[in-house]
Amino acid sequence: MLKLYKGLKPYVKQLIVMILLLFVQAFSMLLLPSMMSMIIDKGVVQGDMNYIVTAGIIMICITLAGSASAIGVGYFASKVAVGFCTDTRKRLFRHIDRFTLEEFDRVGTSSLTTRSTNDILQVQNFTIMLFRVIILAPIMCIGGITLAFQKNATLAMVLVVCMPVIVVFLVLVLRSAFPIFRSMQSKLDKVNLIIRENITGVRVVRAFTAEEREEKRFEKANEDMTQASTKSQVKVSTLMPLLMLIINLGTVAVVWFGGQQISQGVIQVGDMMALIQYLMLIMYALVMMSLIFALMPRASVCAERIVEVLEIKPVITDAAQPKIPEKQTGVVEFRDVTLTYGNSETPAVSGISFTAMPGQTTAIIGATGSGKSSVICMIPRLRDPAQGTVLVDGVDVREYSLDALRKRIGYVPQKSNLFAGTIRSNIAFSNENMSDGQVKRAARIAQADDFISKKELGYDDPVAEGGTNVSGGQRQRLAIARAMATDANIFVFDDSFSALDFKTDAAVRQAIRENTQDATVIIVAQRVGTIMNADKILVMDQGKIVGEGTHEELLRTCDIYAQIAKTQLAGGGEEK
Ligand SMILES: Nc1ncnc2c1ncn2[C@@H]1O[C@H](COP(=O)(O)OP(=O)(O)OP(=O)(O)O)[C@@H](O)[C@H]1O
Repeated sequence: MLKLYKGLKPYVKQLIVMILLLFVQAFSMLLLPSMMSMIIDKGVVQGDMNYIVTAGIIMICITLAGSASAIGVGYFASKVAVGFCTDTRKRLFRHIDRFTLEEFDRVGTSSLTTRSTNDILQVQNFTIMLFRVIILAPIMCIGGITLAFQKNATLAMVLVVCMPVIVVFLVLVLRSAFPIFRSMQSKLDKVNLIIRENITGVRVVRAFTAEEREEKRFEKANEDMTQASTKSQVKVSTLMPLLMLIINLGTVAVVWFGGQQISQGVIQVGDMMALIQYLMLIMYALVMMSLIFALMPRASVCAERIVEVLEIKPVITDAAQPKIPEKQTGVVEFRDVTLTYGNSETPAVSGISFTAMPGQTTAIIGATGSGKSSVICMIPRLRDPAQGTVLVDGVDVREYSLDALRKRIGYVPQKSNLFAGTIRSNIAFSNENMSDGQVKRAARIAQADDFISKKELGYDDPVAEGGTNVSGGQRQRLAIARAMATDANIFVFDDSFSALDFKTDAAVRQAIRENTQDATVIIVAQRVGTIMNADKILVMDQGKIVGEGTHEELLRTCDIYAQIAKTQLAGGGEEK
């Protein structure tokens, strides 16, 4: 929690004003019982009306000052806590934005969402409470006890006995609640995961009539979270009755001993009433502190989870001294590259060596899971190789600045993610100020211009979250257009033509070639028809390159390729 609170630095001035106001509030609360005791003992008992009026006016002024300070404290506490949490959310978002796929794999997307939203909100609510109590409660406790001792040491001993009892109860209850709060946050992650999976995968759930099973899965996760939540609340709710019991016993003790001392003439009625009020003030302070302690375990678990994410160092970072190659022609070279996922013992791909030249199309084909995507994701450094080197224009990709490297690569991922907005905003994703001409040119290359023109609002037609309001093929074409609209000279297509019919597939590839004559084009595909005209084809099997050459060469030299081609082109080569 303290680590996270370092982010409060920009708010020091507001915090100082808030602390000053807290002092005013605390002193006004402490002064009132003494004033009241004096009104009773000097004004009421001695029948001095002038004293009662004067002291009454002073009491009203103190009350007004106290109330105004309390409002000010509330204002600054909320302003600082909300501002600080907004900053933390921004920091977290920016940090997560730099994560590589490895960090996403490690924390999980649902957990990252919960941490950026719910967890920050928990910290915010706790911080507001903390600001209001952190200074006020100790001043009220210490001041209350000091003033009580000044009035009457014997009666003040009641407070000294009550306080440690309360502290012991607080520690016991909260220590047992802490682990439950921790498990509650991970249970919330689970609930969010199921909600996310079901919303994004609604079509699969419906198609497989899996609603009932998914409902059960959700109910179980929800029930787990409810149980943990109830358990923690039951623990925390035992605090209040215990505190009230101690307060009431304390009041009875003050009245009991106070009554005896009044009858012996040791103290006056006003003093005893002031002592009862100090007791109440101290207990009020302790109740507020117990609320803080009740909220603290969950908030500190949330803070820990946020700091945990903030402290993750992305495995892929900018080069300390980025290099810029002399000639930026777009030569992509793999030298004996191995990629291993996470802690896996066996590499996903190994011994990968090839060169993709500018002005040429290099294709990668192979069975599912053979490692095609794993190879190409190392070009824009979505992952880094465990061994070997990937070079662009003779420079190791790890020696580039990430920005400079990625700006040179037009990448179309296997899953064509679109963003909520318009068709135009999705195509112009790399540059908000892209000209209309550039957007349309890219759409034409991707053979998307036709279907976009038929839309009611053309390029301004809305795209729903995830691109769910366009067809799979249209989504793929928009993703291709997004890459073609960049100033890249290396284009990487990861199975990006799979949802297109043969005719459109061929038209897109032809347009790409015509419009990117000097660029390096790398195409991953499952269909032989998509890649058979490529200048070079790499055949992958079980993480290794098992064949390299043109279509004709591979038909002769690579059994696996010949097999794939035979099966797919059996219909007479209509795919061309
Ligand atoms: N994030 C990941 N974590 C762990 N293993 C992974 C991950 N992604 C892929 N793999 C594994 O790496 C291997 C190669 O996968 P890859 O996605 O590169 O294959 P592919 O040839 O592109 O398959 P497809 O044609 O089905 O997309 C597979 O065994 C796969 O299970």
